[in-house]
Amino acid sequence: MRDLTSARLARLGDLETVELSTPHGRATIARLGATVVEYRDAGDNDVLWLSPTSRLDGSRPIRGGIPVCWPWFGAHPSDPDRGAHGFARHLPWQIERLENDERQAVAVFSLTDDDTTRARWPHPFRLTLTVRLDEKLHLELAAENPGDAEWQLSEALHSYFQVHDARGIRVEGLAGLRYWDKQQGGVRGRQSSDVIVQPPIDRVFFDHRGEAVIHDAGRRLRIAKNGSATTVVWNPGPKGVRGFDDIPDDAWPTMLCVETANALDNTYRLGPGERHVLSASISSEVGTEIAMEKAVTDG
Ligand SMILES: O=P(O)(O)OC[C@H]1O[C@H](O)[C@H](O)[C@@H](O)[C@@H]1O
Repeated sequence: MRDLTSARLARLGDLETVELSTPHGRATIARLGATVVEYRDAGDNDVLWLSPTSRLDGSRPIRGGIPVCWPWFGAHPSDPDRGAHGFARHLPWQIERLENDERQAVAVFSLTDDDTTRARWPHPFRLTLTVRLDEKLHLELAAENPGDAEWQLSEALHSYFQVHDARGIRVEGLAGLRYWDKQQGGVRGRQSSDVIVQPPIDRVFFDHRGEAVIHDAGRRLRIAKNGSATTVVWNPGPKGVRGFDDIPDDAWPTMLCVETANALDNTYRLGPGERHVLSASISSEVGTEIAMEKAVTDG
């Protein structure tokens, strides 16, 4: 256990970062994309997965952690040449504020429109990402529309989780929901029970406003959220991984993306003067807590 709480500037490779520490964990966030690149829990276990071959020189988005996909998720709605997942993950964000008290550490990042963003998306905007670490890791992405036109938005906190083995892992919370399955060529269906991951998987679940829980070996990773109606579950699997030059071919079993999003059927509009907040709280419940809870349930 660490006993100090702090929020301070640091570096990772060529990237400028912020490090948040509390007795309950540590998080590192890069200015590039305001991407959380590391979150370690109280037992010093990695909660997030970061590709060992991710470029950390600012030349491309970070492969792993929690990239922010904004102002569109997946392909651009009308122009596939504009690239996947918007531009926010490609750009350096400003560090607005770092603060800490005895129980939490906070970093606030911002991104506003400029010539670069207007060349890709012709709207004025203000985005802030607040990353707060206490017993959990909390992310809050606030989008404000200061202009006079309405926008259409899709977005994601594209979290990559570190798991022991994605094959057969159970994700709880998505049973009964409608989905769109990109892996199966855009088939639509309804999830009959918890998701049992058999990579490859690329499935977008609609109207999901509750929690998702990843049942990893010996721990549970819990993702609670607000302002999000979509959850995406993705793992490229053994063949798909070969299409990614920033993921080693043998690394896919140790990662699982469970993404807090608003996408496709849950795309929404933000009018002039409006603000929307998308947030996620991530926690890692390790062995003893699971065992105690099970003992209570079993009587
Ligand atoms: O390679 P990227 O643009 O980072 O996208 C990585 C993945 O993101 C999401 O999870 C999508 O559902 C996938 O279809 C996509 O392959």
